[in-house]
This record gives sequence, C-alpha cells and structure tokens, in this order.
Amino acid sequence: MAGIRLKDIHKTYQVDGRTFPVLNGVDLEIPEGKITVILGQSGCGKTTLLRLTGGLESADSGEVLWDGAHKTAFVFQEPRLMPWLNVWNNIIFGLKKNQVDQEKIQDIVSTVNLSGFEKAYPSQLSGGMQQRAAIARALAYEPTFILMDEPFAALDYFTREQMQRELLRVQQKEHSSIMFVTHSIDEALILGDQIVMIEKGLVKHVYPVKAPSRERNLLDEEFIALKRDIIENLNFIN
Ligand SMILES: Nc1ncnc2c1ncn2[C@@H]1O[C@H](COP(=O)(O)OP(=O)(O)OP(=O)(O)O)[C@@H](O)[C@H]1O
Repeated sequence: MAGIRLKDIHKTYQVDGRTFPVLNGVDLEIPEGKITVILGQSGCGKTTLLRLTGGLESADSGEVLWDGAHKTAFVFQEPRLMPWLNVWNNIIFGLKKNQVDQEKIQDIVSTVNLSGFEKAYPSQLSGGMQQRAAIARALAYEPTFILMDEPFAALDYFTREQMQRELLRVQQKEHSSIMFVTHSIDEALILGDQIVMIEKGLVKHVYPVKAPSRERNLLDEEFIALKRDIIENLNFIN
C-alpha cells in the first residue's frame, strides 16, 4: 500500500506530574489518493494522532511509516494567514522564490475559487474565503499528504457545506491524499473514502465508503444505515 502506516502508536501526556494516556496502540493504514477521515468524540485523541502522523509530535512508542519520500502540508481550524500579506503572497509564503511558478499558482487560485482576490488581504475576506486561501497555500507546497484538523469547524452550516463540496472537487482534480479530522458524522460521510472511528485512544472501527463522493446523498438508505451504525458504535450514552 502506498501511503502511511501507523503501527502500535502510544502517546501519553504529563500534566502536573500526572500521566494521561491519549493513544493506546493505534494501528492504521492511510492510503494515498484518498480521503481518510478520523472521527471521534472530543478529547479522544484525533488531533494528537494527526500531529504525530505529520511529525509535529513524536510518539512514546510505535512507528509512523511513510511509503517513500513525502511532503506534508497542514490546514488547521483557523486559516492562520499572515494578515499583512495579500492572498497571493500568503499562498506562496512557504515557497522559495525559484519555486514560484506563476501559472501554477494562478491555477491553484482558480481551483479554490479565489480568482480576482489575489490582491485582497485576509481582513477583506469571509471566513470561508480565508480557509480556501489556506487550502491553496497547502496545495502550492505540492504535498504528498494534506493533514486537515477540523478545517471547517468554525464555519456556518452553508459555508461548511460549500467548502466540503469544494474540497472534494479539489481532491478529485489533484488526486490529493488527505487525512481529515472531524467530530461531525455527516462531514465524515460526505468526505471520507474511509472513516476511522477513534475511541479511548484506539481505532474502534474502520468503515470503507464505496460510493463515489460526488454521488453521495446522506438521505439515501445506505448512508442513513451507515450513520446509524456509527452512532450506535460511538457509545454516546456511556
Ligand atoms: N500538549 C498537551 N499536553 C497535555 N495534554 C494534552 C496535550 N495535547 C492534548 N492533550 C490531551 O490529550 C487528549 C486528546 O487531545 P486531542 O486534542 O488529541 O483530542 P481531540 O480528539 O482532537 O479533541 P477535540 O475534538 O476536542 O479537538 C485530551 O485529553 C487533551 O487534554
């Protein structure tokens, strides 16, 4: 499998001299060219898993195995744009001067529907537009994997739906490999090629989703049944 393999990942945090186990032996395969959604309740360890996968943190034990050379880009809940740079300069911020291919960047700007806003500053953009600029910045870096940590959580319902559709369009165009953290079951069902349910620091279940993402209707029986299965499995009541 080309992609990422997580093997028996353990992670604890120390707070005030006390030890808190967060990940308790995570085994997972994350294929390339697909969207893997990490789903679970608040505090179950989703962000920690994403940060460990991307090398922002290290595990106490276990291995993160990448298939070949890799480049990762992150998109967080907040767009984290530089307020003093316009959209264009934010997008090319992480690139060396000789890496800036004007035509390619223009193409990315158009892919995320920001054509005409290249010279706008973050304060002149809506939340959704800012997040699109953050996605464009990630794409400009030409990553082998994009790691996204609840990137749409701060957006209103309508903008969030629109952003999900746009992300699918971008992913299909670029064949991007994405690890996407969310605690929204609907978002997982709309985006995921595989949905990984995390509970108590372990992979509780992996749901493959066969239906092509552009044809998904969450009101179809298949998705209602899958949602019910996920809800029952999540043990909300316990
Ligand atoms: N740097 C840290 N130091 C100490 N504890 C931490 C640290 N980062 C995370 N934790 C703890 O680890 C646990 C898992 O946190 P994590 O952010 O991975 O969960 P999550 O599933 O992403 O939650 P949410 O959906 O609320 O963002 C939490 O109990 C949190 O308090």
